[in-house]
Amino acid sequence: MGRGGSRGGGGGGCGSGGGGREEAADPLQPLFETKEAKGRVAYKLFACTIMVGICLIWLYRIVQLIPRGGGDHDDDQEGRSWAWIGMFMAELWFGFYWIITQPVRLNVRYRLPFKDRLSSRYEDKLPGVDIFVCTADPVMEPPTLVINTILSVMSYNYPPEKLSVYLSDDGGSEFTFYALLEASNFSKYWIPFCKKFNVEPRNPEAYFAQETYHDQEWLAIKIKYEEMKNRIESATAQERISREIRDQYRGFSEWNDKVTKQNHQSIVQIIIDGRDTKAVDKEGCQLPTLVYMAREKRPKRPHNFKAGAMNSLIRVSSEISNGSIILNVDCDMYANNADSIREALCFFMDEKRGHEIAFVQHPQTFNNITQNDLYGNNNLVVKQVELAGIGGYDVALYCGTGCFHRRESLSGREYSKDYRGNRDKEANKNFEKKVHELEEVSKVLANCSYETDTQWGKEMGLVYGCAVEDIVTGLTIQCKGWKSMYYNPERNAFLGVAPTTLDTALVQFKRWSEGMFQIFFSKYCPFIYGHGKIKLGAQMGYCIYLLWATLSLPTLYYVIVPPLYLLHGISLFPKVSSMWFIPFAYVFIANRVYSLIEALNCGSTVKIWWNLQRMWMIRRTTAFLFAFMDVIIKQLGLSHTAFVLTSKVVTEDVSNRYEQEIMEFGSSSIMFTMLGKFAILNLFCLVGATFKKVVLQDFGALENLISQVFLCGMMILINLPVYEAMFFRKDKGCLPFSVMFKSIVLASLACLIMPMI
Ligand SMILES: O=c1ccn([C@@H]2O[C@H](COP(=O)(O)OP(=O)(O)O[C@H]3O[C@H](CO)[C@@H](O)[C@H](O)[C@H]3O)[C@@H](O)[C@H]2O)c(=O)[nH]1
Ligand SMILES: [Mn+2]
Repeated sequence: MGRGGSRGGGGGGCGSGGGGREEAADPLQPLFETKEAKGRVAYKLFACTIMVGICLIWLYRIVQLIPRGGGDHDDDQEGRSWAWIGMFMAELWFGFYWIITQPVRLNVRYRLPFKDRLSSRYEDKLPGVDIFVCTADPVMEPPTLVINTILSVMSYNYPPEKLSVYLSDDGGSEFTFYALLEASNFSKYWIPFCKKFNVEPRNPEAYFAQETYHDQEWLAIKIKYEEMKNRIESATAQERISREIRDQYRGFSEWNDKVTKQNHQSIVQIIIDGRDTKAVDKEGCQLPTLVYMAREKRPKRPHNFKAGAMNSLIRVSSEISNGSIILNVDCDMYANNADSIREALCFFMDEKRGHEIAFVQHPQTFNNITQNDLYGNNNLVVKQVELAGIGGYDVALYCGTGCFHRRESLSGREYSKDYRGNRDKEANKNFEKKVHELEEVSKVLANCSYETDTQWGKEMGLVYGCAVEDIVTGLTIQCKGWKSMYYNPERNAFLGVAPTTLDTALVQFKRWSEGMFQIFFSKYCPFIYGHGKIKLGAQMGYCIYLLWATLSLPTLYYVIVPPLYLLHGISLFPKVSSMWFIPFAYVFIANRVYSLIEALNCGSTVKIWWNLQRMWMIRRTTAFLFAFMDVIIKQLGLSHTAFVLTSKVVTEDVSNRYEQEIMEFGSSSIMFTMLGKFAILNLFCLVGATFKKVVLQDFGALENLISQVFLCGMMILINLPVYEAMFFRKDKGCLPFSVMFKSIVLASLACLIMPMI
């Protein structure tokens, strides 16, 4: 991409590059189109065969459980009855979960917006758009990362007088504030440069990383960027802002010795006032409004994490710019397509359906995915099949970032049949108040006490009390009668930073699976709360994710019990020669083969798929398990929701290993001990069982145990990187000795104790 050599492509002047107006304004043509995915009938047939297989498996477990005198059943039946029931339970749950994942696969739909039609019809009536960027910690989310996101959204291809960008800083950091000031200056050069050369992406860091020398103008702006970055980084490194800079901007007076992350007054600074005709870039074009906000924080007051920040932003922005469309991005999610706002507006402004749409969600995509996606961050099947399938029911999962909202629905308004949208409403800027007055009023809106005895966090704004505030908020909006759109464009609209260590990846999945399971248990359970409001297929679609945590139990059972029984020569599956073997083999193999084909179809490779299978195994046996336990503990009222931020920075050493796709362990977290234990257990069991058979020369019994040998073998194969990290690697990212020791002890204990139960 990039400038594409198209000098003068965007042309000079202050135009926002509306695009083709040639097309005749035909009001009958929709602004977006929906396409159904192909192959539904074939899939239905396939799914039916799997369903039959699952039923046969269930039937086998039941039939074999009922004791029969004599006959052809195995001799060791008595000894295995509890284990047998466990297998049945696990398979019951796997089967049930599989059913949950089916409706979405039968309803995949893609959306296609027509931004040229939008421009030709509504170029003069485009709505005001407020962009919210959230950051929470200047160390885990460095200021340069944050302002790169800010710059990318400030330079959207959209009339700047209708664009306002808000940064919420939960870190309350003067370094972030300083970086934002620097960015506002740099934007005077960056925005005209982007528009003149049609730059993509408009995140300077990403842009300069992908382009090589063009010409003097290019070099000049690159140097300007580097200098700014150096100033910011050196201020952060020295942990102080020089007197000189402090004196230049009145805003710094908000920071004194008493201000800490957890304890400070509200800070609202309008850095660029979009109403000010003097706020122009170096070409004399208007700049978008830019606001810094750090809501009040007090140690004893719950701040509700990102949801709290978003709600403050909704109120503060309603005072300052009140754009009728709100775009919400995380601080690491930069805009990767300058036309995204226009594409999203096609949904909101469509004459026929636009008024019923509350939000348009883009999938989460990342710019730091390695070739084989070691940590399974870029799950193409989820993006292209599952989410698009839920989207087929006019329901999108609000994912907290990359989402365009209608301000009214986000603020709590219910949909009604008479609602026709606010298509013709101009951006409603507050023209009466002076900047200083606006700031003072806004500070009150960002105070802790403002929400006391109000519906904020319940019926208004983002819902509080859940680690996945986004998912639950989306659901409440849908249950108020609104539709939502899932839109996965060809060119990714946003790119973020994916976790680069196993630990961060699991922390994130623990938060997600915990938050989602919590929703399932709360009054927001889609089957109850959504009953009659969203379609059953969509309710089930939600539950694919809400029930993640529950998958931990059957998976754990499967990685522990069959291997142990194998070691002791007890079979838990039908013999190969038995007819009952067929459904087991079919369901397992057909499902995995289908999953592979589905992944390949979505543009994955065999290796990516294999890595993802490993990640699912790891997530299910660690992150999901801890999430499951935490939700149960919370249900008992023993603890409260927390939000563990995922770090966006790592040391160079770690980053190198990530580039080389070497799994990063490095710490002795309990999750890794679990992981190690299961890996060792399966290894012991397979080796032990083979050894016994060799010694006893008893290969005939193997026929009964072949399924368990296979399961164990798969576990070992998928865990190869774990053994490697435990026994062979010497770098800092390997598994510490203590983990190896604990894993071996625990696995041996399990092998020894088993015959006693
Ligand atoms: O007290 C807080 C905590 C977090 N954040 C912001 O929330 C965003 C997401 O945090 P991150 O640590 O990056 O979590 P992820 O797991 O990457 O986030 C995903 O999952 C979250 C819900 O668990 C959603 O809120 C996010 O939008 C979604 O991208 C970041 O911009 C943070 O700055 C705050 O503003 N205040
Ligand atoms: Mn993130």
